[in-house]
This record gives sequence, structure tokens and C-alpha cells, in this order.
Amino acid sequence: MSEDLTKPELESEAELAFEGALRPKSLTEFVGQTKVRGQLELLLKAAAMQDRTPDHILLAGPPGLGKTTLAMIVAHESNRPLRMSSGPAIQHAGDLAAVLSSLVPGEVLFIDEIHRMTRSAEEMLYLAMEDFRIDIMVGKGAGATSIPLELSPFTLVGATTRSGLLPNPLRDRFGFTAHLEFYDESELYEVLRRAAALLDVEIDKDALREIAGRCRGTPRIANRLLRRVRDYALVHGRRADITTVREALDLYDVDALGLDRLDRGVLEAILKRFDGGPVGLNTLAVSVGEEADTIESVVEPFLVRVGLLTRTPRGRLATPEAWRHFGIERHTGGLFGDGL
Ligand SMILES: Nc1ncnc2c1ncn2[C@@H]1O[C@H](COP(=O)(O)OP(=O)(O)OP(=O)(O)O)[C@@H](O)[C@H]1O
Repeated sequence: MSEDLTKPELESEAELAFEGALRPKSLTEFVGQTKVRGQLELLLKAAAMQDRTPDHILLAGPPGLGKTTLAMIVAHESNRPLRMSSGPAIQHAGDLAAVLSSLVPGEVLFIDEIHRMTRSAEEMLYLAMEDFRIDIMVGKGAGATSIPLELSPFTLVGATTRSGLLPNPLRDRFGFTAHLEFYDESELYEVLRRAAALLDVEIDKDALREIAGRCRGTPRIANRLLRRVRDYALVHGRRADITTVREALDLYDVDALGLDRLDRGVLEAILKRFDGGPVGLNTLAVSVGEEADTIESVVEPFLVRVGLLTRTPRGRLATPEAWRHFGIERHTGGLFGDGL
């Protein structure tokens, strides 16, 4: 089975190290997301002028768009230490209490996948975010008492691919929510140009543009493809030009739009098994053997963005563009009834 180069999640230690080397350290180095950058800049400046911890920040968006990077930048730009944790690592309220009670004044606490925290931890977080205080339960049954514990002021930066799953009381306690969007090709070109310079990869401009168009709107994937192209050029003793890029990406099954195996699986299921849809999310999930949650938060946002899929009240529907992209003949007139 070939490596899935467009999978948004991180795979290996090597990849983590590679990402670390390419991570922008400041808002000025951070490419794209202009609106979010401006909003964050203002929020951090205002906090610095008033000499207080910045408000809690929620970063929402699909994987690989820069949520972890932005959390690191918030800490770096406001000159504060950063503690990193994640929803799945916080299984009990006690786990969260341990983290919160050991924060130093002004520390930035990053909780990745915050929607995956347990309910009891979530409830503890409400009070911590609002009053910098938690109540610790001691003892059991009738003799149980709660002891209040004062916390150092901190800034919570939460990241989620599913902001819709966050309970309102939690969402409301963030002073600012940034919705990260997929990057356009010129922004991805810039991400790649910067990465190529940092990695000392000599690569033609049109070759960079080709990668930018095939990386699923995602900087993490852009950097990963650049690495594979660099390897391909090295092994074949070639210059990293557009032909090299095309050959390398073809070798790794990255199609013209950068769709990954799961994207293609989902679309092909809709087209071939459900005649273009509409098909309900759960039925679709079973048919491709994937969690409905992954389809909704990772696969669909990009397919909708590139116009291959629409969400309707009756289910997911492939667009005429999807039929064209896969070169599949349509049997019956579907909702679009456009007689492709
Ligand atoms: N705006 C950007 N400019 C330049 N590089 C970026 C940008 N955003 C992300 N990157 C690069 O993409 C990589 C992935 O970003 P990051 O880990 O921050 O994504 P993420 O949204 O936190 O993903 P996940 O939700 O999977 O953790 C980073 O190492 C960084 O090199």
C-alpha cells in the first residue's frame, strides 16, 4: 500500500521534527489567514498594553491549517511560557486539575482537540476559565467536600476540528474564536517558497505552483509533498522542475486536486453506490468504513470547498463537477438533472 501523502494528520517522529523546523515563529512569518492574524495581533497588543493575560482563544478548523502553530505564536509573541496538552489526554477532571494547578502566572495552556475532553473535565474548565479557580472534591458520599483552589491567571488556547461539538458554556468562555480556512494557491505558494528556502531545496517557481495546486489547501500537506519532491529529484539526479513534480506526485497517487484516498473513497461511494446521492452521513460512513465524525470534520470541508460535494437536508450530494472529475457516466437524472 502506498504512503498516503495527503492525509492531514501527522504520522511519524521524523515528520514531527520536520514540522517543527518549518513552523513560523511569529505572526509576520505566518502566511495567509490575514483576518485571523489581524484579530490575534490586536488581541495580543491590547493585553500587553494593559499588562494582563490575553483572553482565551479558540482555534477552529480542519487538521494541518496551523492551529498548533498559532498557539505557539500566541505564547511566543506575548512572551509567555507554553504548556501543551490535548483533549484525549485529559480523561478525568483530576488530570485537568493537575495541569491547571501547576501553571505559572500568565502561562499559555494549549489544549488540542478540546472537543474530546470528558464532561467532568469540561465542567471544571468553565470555572477555571472564568474565575481562575477550581473546586476540588475531597472524600466520597455524604462526607465529600469541595475545596476551592485559586489558580494563576492563564490564557487557554483551545483547538478543535469540530467547534459544533463544543457545549455552549465552553464556547462562550472564549474571548475570541478564529475560524481557519483552507489556504488559496497563492498562499500555499508562499508557504512552499518559505519552506523550500528553509530546507535549502532548489525548485522552480512553476514547480512550486504545481504543488500548491495539489496539496488540499493545507500547509502541512504542502510541506510534505515538497519533501517527497525533493527526495524524488535527489534520487533521480534531477532538477526539481515541473516535470519532476508531476512525476513525483503521480508516483504517490496525488491527483490534480490533491484529493487523498479517503476523499476519493467517499466521492466514489456517492457516485457509484448511491448514484450521486443524496446519501445520509451515517450510511456513507458505513459504506466507506470510516467514522462519521472523520468524514464530517476532515473529508467534507475540503470537498465542499472545491465544489465536488454539497450538503443538503436530504444528505450528501455529488456535484456535476465530481462526476466530471472522476470521469464517471451518470445513469439517471439526479437532483441536478443536468444530463451530464
Ligand atoms: N500559515 C502558515 N504559514 C506557514 N506554515 C504553516 C502555516 N500553517 C501551518 N504551517 C505549517 O504546517 C504545519 C502544520 O501546522 P499545525 O501543526 O499548526 O496544524 P494544526 O492545524 O495544528 O493541525 P492539527 O489539527 O492536525 O494538529 C506546521 O508545521 C507549519 O510548518
